Amino acid sequence: MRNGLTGQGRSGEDQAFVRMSNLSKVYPNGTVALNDVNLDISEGEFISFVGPSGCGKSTIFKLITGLSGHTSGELSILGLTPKEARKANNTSFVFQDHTLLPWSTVIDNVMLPLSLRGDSRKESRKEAERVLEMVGLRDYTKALPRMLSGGMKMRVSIARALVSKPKLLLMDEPFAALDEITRQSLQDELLSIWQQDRSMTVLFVTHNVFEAVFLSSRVAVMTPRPGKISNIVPIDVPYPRGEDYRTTARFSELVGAVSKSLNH
Ligand SMILES: Nc1ncnc2c1ncn2[C@@H]1O[C@H](COP(=O)(O)OP(=O)(O)OP(=O)(O)O)[C@@H](O)[C@H]1O
Repeated sequence: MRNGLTGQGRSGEDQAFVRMSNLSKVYPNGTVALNDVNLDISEGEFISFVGPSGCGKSTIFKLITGLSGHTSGELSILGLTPKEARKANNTSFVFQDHTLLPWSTVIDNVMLPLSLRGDSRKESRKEAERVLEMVGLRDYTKALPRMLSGGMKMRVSIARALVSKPKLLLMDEPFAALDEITRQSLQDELLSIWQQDRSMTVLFVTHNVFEAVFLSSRVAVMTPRPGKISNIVPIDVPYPRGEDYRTTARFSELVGAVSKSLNH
């Protein structure tokens, strides 16, 4: 894997899963949100983006999903443009706001992506039950969102993102609104789900350095606006990682290294 920072030495043959080369974004009002971002992400990586508010973390996601176009540079997802990748339909999202349909049951919410693409109800239901089991909500299929706690709603949201078996999962501060205990248990669950089948590539935005170091194989540290990647910290602790990892000396060292990078 290339170090992913410089973007130099591109041969075109070593295909990254996500490739950003000199990627820049200027919004129509003149705000320079990203300036020359260079990063290669390999298939099956779990990479977090940390940085000060407004440094362009969410903008990277908007560009990857094709919701917004980049101004210059290159962005490809397995060799496809963001718009082509969107049509290929193998990307899912989880946001801080769970965005569940309030009038639909848990199972209907989770089945939604499959129903929208025309899968049979029977097959969709089976898949939805499978992912609800993974997030520990198999017994809540008939509940309405308002009956659930914040953590449970987030679990439903994660289940809905996983139901279509995405190759790429984009998570934008998914646990930011949760209390610390719920947040840590969701981090444990997310990691345990991802560790079962490491083929899914996860891009995760967070303000929380502990969360980034716990989950990720690399942490991309961004500068204040206009956003650039100032450092990539490899998290050289093998998976599977369990909750004990949080109490190790290596975990503290890595949190220190990322925090130091953020303050430079
Ligand atoms: N549609 C838009 N038009 C103009 N400026 C925008 C637009 N969207 C975002 N910005 C600006 O671009 C910069 C980067 O925004 P972005 O939301 O990507 O940052 P962020 O790092 O995700 O922030 P936060 O951590 O606060 O969520 C900010 O200064 C923001 O105000």
